[in-house]
Amino acid sequence: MLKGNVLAVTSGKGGVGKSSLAVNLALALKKLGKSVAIIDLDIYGFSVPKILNIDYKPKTFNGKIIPVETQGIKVMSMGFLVNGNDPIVWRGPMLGKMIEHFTKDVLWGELDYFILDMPPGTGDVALDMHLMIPESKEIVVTTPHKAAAFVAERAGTMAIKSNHEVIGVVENMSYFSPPDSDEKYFIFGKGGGQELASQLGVELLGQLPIQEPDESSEAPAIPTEHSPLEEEYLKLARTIDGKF
Ligand SMILES: Nc1ncnc2c1ncn2[C@@H]1O[C@H](COP(=O)(O)OP(=O)(O)OP(=O)(O)O)[C@@H](O)[C@H]1O
Repeated sequence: MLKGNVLAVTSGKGGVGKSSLAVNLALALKKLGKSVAIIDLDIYGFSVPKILNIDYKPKTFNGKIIPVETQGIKVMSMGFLVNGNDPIVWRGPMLGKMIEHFTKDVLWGELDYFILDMPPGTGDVALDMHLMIPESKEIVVTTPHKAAAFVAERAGTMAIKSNHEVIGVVENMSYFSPPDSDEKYFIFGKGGGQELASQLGVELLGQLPIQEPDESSEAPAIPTEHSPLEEEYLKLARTIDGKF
C-alpha cells in the first residue's frame, strides 16, 4: 500500500505528452513544497528515466529497492531494471507482478504524492492498477484534436467504471505562442479537452502550450524555469493539489 495521495496520469493513446506531464507535474508539486514520487508504470514504453536524464540504477537494502532520487523526487521505472534499451517482451500476468513489485518492494516511505505514469490505453496494466491501487485518482491527458479526445474518453470511462475518481482532464499541446507574443495559434485544433471533460462530467484542469524543447539541455522535455510551459505546470499543480 502506498502511503500518500496517488494520482494516475492516463491517456487513450500514446504521444499526447502523458509522460512529460507526469514528470513535470511531479517536479511542479515538489516546487510547491510537496514530497513526491513518480512511478513509471509504462512497463513496455518506459520513458521517465530518459525525460529526467537518469543514467544510474537504484540500490537495494535488505532485499528492498531504494528508489532513485533526482531533483528532489523519488523515481522507479522498468528502465532501471533492463539493460540499456532492451525491449520488454512479457505477457499480461508479468505486468501485474511488476506493479506489485514497484508498490510493495520499494522503500518509498510516506509521501504527499505518488504520480503514476500509466501506459496509454486500457490494457493489462490499467486493469491491474485499478484493482491493486483502488485509492488512486486520475487525470486524463489529451491533445486538442477531437480524434485524440475521442480515444482518451475510453481511458476515463474505464477509471469511472472501476470506481476511480477522475479529477479532470488536461489538454496538452493546446496552442503555440511565439516568444514574446500573446498571439495563440491552435495548430492541433481546438476544443478536444473541453469536449472530453464534458463527456466524462469532470473539469478541464488546464491547457498547456506547445513549447520548443531546449535541445542544449540534458533534459529537453523539462521546460526551463519561468517559461510559459513551466508556469502552466505550476498552475496545474496548484489546481490538482486543491483536489486532494
Ligand atoms: N507541451 C508540449 N510542447 C512541446 N512538446 C511536447 C509537449 N508535451 C509533450 N511534448 C513532446 O511530445 C513527445 C511525446 O511526449 P510523451 O513521451 O510525454 O508522450 P506520451 O503520451 O507519454 O507517449 P507514450 O505514451 O507513447 O510514452 C515528446 O517528444 C515530448 O517532449
